[in-house]
Amino acid sequence: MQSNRGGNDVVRTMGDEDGVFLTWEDLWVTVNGKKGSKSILEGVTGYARPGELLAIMGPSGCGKSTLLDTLAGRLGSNTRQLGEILINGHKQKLAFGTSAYVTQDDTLMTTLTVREAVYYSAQLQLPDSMSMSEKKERAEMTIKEMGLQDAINTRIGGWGAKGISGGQKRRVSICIEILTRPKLLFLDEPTSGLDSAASYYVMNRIAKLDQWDGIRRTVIASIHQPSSEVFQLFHNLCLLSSGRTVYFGPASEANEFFASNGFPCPTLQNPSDHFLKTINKDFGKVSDPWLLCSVVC
Ligand SMILES: Nc1ncnc2c1ncn2[C@@H]1O[C@H](COP(=O)(O)OP(=O)(O)OP(=O)(O)O)[C@@H](O)[C@H]1O
Repeated sequence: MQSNRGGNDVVRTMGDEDGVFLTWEDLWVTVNGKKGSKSILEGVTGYARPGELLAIMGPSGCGKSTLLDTLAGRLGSNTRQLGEILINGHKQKLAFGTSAYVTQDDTLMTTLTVREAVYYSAQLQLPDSMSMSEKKERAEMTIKEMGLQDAINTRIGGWGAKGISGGQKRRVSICIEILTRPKLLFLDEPTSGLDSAASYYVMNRIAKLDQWDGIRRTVIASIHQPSSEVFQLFHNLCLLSSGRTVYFGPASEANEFFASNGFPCPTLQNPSDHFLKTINKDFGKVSDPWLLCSVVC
């Protein structure tokens, strides 16, 4: 794994009381099935800081969702977890309302409009100490944050009754999860099923959420194949292959890391495509990712 060049920054941000500084060290996750146990994560280490967006990338099945679930404390009962997860330097549970998790699937009521879906969620999730008008205001504000004001009165829709687009649905799901202003936000494939323009729009909104509410939020998102524009929104990158870390560090330095290890990104190629091609073992075409990893681990 790449060494942490931002070490001083890490120490400085550890005392950041506004946000959630999440660190994890030597995480191992195994799943117990009928045919015995299978290792999914093998000694994964990393961190996520307030005000930053960490992207977890890697080939399909490499363990991205499992890492996200582990960090969010959502692993199933048939899994076993080893290693340490620290919040602001301490072994503790996240306080209620501190974190939110946007799953891959949009589980929304198709008959509601965007306003109704978000407003009803606000009524259910926000504390009794807030008045109805404050809750309504929060819902409207959050809809604006995610750029959904033009679709506010459109039905979500579904099978047989077309409503808002797939990208808008993703944004409604995110809206519902950020209503409580969580300081830590997990997103599992927020751009799955979206075209590159919609993906950029969604990720850009996520990356710039703090400009709306002033919260130095820690955002961790698993993502399949970001465009180069989306890639530029990431502060840090965790690149996994078969449950192990190939690269962890600033997203802007990943290119240099691959180049210095003999895998330069061809001119005009999307860097994330290049990284995924280089570390994907599934099709047996490319080199062993551990040759790359072992250089810096
Ligand atoms: N509860 C479980 N029981 C059995 N196998 C599991 C379980 N959870 C994960 N796995 C296996 O672990 C591996 C990693 O799964 P995970 O969903 O974390 O990968 P991923 O990188 O998110 O994949 P994708 O990009 O395709 O969503 C896969 O081979 C998956 O089948």
